[in-house]
Amino acid sequence: MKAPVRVAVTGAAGQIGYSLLFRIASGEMLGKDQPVILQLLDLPQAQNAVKGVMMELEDCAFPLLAGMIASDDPKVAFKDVQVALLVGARPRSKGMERKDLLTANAEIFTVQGKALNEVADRNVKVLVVGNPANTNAYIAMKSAPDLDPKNFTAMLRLDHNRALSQLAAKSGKQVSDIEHMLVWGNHSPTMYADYRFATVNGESLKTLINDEAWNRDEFLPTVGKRGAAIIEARGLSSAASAANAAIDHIRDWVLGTNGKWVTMGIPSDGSYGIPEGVVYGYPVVCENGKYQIVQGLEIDEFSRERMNFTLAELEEERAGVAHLLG
Ligand SMILES: NC(=O)c1ccc[n+]([C@@H]2O[C@H](COP(=O)([O-])OP(=O)(O)OC[C@H]3O[C@@H](n4cnc5c(N)ncnc54)[C@H](O)[C@@H]3O)[C@@H](O)[C@H]2O)c1
Ligand SMILES: O=C(O)C[C@H](O)C(=O)O
Repeated sequence: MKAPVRVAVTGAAGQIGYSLLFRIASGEMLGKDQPVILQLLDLPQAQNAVKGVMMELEDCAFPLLAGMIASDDPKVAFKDVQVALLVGARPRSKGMERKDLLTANAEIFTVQGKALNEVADRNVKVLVVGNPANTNAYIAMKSAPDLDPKNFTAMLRLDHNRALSQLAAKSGKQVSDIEHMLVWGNHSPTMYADYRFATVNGESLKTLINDEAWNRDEFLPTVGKRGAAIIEARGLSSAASAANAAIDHIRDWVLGTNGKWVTMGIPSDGSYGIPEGVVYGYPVVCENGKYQIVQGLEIDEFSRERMNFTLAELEEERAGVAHLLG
């Protein structure tokens, strides 16, 4: 039997939490032979709801669930964790400006970054789901100077998966047959889903689709605005698909992608002309618990424009929280 892995989940009483925790406990994230200990963080007023979720987790009698704790203190919830899923965040409410949301969440992610810095396992893998995910990941990373910045990532996998499904539908192919698709930039409508390199059974997907107008006028807006479309339809933001993407992200990071490209929001190392440190969606492959950016892709004029557009938004968000980071 392997030693249990400690997994922190913040916002554990929320709707993504409810779709996420049961799948982690059943082994879908870290493997069917990997016991886990869940360390749940939520606000004081949500502790009762967290207790209810823990009762349901108990009632599943998951063989891999080796323990659970709940707390409203990040230093308790993050103690020795090897994986941290930062889901809890302040959503935008009526009358709030985007700037107010950035500032409110900047405070949360500063506190949580500092707590990770103090008490988490030194190799903790952090995935930020709470919006604005890229900038929140950047804030947490900057607040944790003793941890490897590479271990702070943001979730672009939902955009990646959304793009795959749209491409499969358009081309009449299976999602599982599509390789080498990627999403650049911010988890926001400015992201750039790029299928110029994608293949289906070795054939170029772009050639197969052969419809530039569809790419520009339908595909990119559909993927970019999918979150809003789901809110419009459900009255609530995406939850099960977001949890699924979080599982995909961590599973691939920990267990590897076997050479397959996936998209992760990661601190730039300067690749593709993106300034160092900006948390940006990149194509990566994962092996032995590490990710590597896919290098050498040609960037044409349209792509450069889109990559710069999403970068400009990230730079603006970064400037908006700079005063909080000292
Ligand atoms: N990156 C993505 O692809 C993606 C996709 C979907 C949703 N999201 C974002 O994920 C976040 C959570 O979504 P949800 O639907 O689960 O929201 P929700 O409102 O249902 O749940 C959020 C939970 O977080 C808790 N919380 C708030 N502040 C906290 C803090 N400081 N510490 C710990 N917990 C805290 C709340 O009490 C609540 O239980 C939102 O920011 C949402 O916009 C991101
Ligand atoms: O769009 C949102 O606000 C929720 C989430 O980020 C999503 O992409 O579904």
